[in-house]
Amino acid sequence: MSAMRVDAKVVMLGKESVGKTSLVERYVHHRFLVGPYQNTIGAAFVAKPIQVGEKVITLGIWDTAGSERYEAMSRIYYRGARAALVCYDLTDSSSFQRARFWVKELQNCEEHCKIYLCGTKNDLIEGDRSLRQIDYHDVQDFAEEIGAQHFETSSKTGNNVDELFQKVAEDYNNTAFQYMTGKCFMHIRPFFCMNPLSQMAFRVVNWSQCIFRGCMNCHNNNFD
Ligand SMILES: Nc1nc2c(ncn2[C@@H]2O[C@H](COP(=O)(O)OP(=O)(O)OP(=O)(O)O)[C@@H](O)[C@H]2O)c(=O)[nH]1
Ligand SMILES: [Mg+2]
Repeated sequence: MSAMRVDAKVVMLGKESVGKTSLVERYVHHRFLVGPYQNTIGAAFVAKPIQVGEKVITLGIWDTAGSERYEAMSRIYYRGARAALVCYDLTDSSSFQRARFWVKELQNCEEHCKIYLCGTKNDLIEGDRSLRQIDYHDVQDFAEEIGAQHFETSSKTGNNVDELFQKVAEDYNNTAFQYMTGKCFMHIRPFFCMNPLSQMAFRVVNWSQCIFRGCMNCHNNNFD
């Protein structure tokens, strides 16, 4: 049996029990597991091919353990990731604090990792709006500030789950030729060189080699 080629590494991050494993289960196996909650130990991996236009992109999804005990390990899993799904539970405000922690971590690391903020368990607030602890617009503002995408999902009903992963694959497909070179000082985020002449990834060490350059977030040239 040959190993599946993975195009884009995706990492799931967030406080324990926010629903990271459930999101992956829903997306990959189209099911929601009922029964006692089983926390992830270390991390789990699954590869999932996804159709983007005429192409098939295989996402390699690392589902990390949310417990702070495993924090150092989670850092290993986001290395080289193209997308980080930073999850928080819409009914638990402390989980959003933890999401902010992961965003800071990702901003400070040297990876080209696009951030997706994911508010989970929205079926619970559909049932009882008083359970909502995280305001949609506050997160939307935060997402815009950091150049992230923002989704609210339910792994129980499947609401917005396919849309989230589809967006991850599409964004990957659209940025496949963008390479890390430095940081935009406006966004403290890596910015990228697009070299349309080459399909081979290479790191641009000299700005003069760079044909198009700019910040992924604001599309300006705020070079550091
Ligand atoms: N109602 C509802 N419950 C959910 C949803 N997603 C997860 N849960 C429940 O939340 C609990 C935790 O879910 P997990 O997916 O195991 O959480 P996790 O983030 O992987 O947790 P760790 O592995 O410990 O980091 C389980 O009891 C799930 O059934 C959802 O969308 N709606
Ligand atoms: Mg888990």
